[in-house]
Amino acid sequence: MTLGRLNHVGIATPSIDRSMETYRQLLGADAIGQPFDLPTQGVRVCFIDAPNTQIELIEPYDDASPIAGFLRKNPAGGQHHLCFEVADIHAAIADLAAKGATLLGEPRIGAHGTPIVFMHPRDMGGVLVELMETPRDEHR
Ligand SMILES: CC[C@@H](C(=O)O)C(=O)SCCNC(=O)CCNC(=O)[C@H](O)C(C)(C)COP(=O)(O)OP(=O)(O)OC[C@H]1O[C@@H](n2cnc3c(N)ncnc32)[C@H](O)[C@@H]1OP(=O)(O)O
Ligand SMILES: [Co+2]
Repeated sequence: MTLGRLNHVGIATPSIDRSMETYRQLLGADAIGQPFDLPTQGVRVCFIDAPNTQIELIEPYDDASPIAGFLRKNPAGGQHHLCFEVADIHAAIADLAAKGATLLGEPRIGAHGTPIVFMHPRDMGGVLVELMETPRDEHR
C-alpha cells in the first residue's frame, strides 16, 4: 500500500453544537457542514473544512458507540483519530495483515460514502488510524 492524503482528523466531543461554536468563534472556521447521524458507525458527525484537510467532529450516537467509551475516559473530548486515504482498501488490508497489523473489523461505508477500516492504536504508536478508500472521482 501507499500512504495517501490526510483526509481528516477525528475529534471526539460530548457536544457537536458546542464544538462547532468553538471552531467558529476561536479559529474563524467559516465552512462548517450540517451535522448528520451515522448509526452504522455509532456516531453523529459534522465536517469542518480547513484549506488542506477536514476536521471531523464526532459525538456518540448511542451508549454502544466507540465515542461513548472514549468520552468515559476523556469527558471533555479530544483528538480521536487520523484518517488517511488509500487507493484500494482491500489491497491495503491485505498488505497490512501480511505485515502483522491488527485491523479492527471488516470495512464499512464511512461518512464520505467509501469503505473505511481502522487499525489498532498499538500498531501505530498509540494513534488510532482510519484508512479510507479515496472517492473514485478524486483519484489523483
Ligand atoms: C464518522 C464515521 C467514520 C468516518 O467515516 O470517518 C468515523 O470516523 S467513526 C469513528 C468512531 N469509530 C471508531 O473509533 C471505530 C474503531 N475504534 C474501535 O474499534 C475502538 O474504539 C478501539 C480503538 C478498539 C478501542 O476500543 P475499546 O477496546 O473498547 O476501548 P479501550 O478503552 O479498552 O481501549 C483499548 C486500548 O486502546 C486505546 N485507545 C482507545 N481509543 C483510542 C484512541 N482514539 N486513540 C488512541 N488510543 C486509543 C486505549 O487507551 C487502550 O490502550 P491500552 O490501555 O494501552 O490498552
Ligand atoms: Co473518521
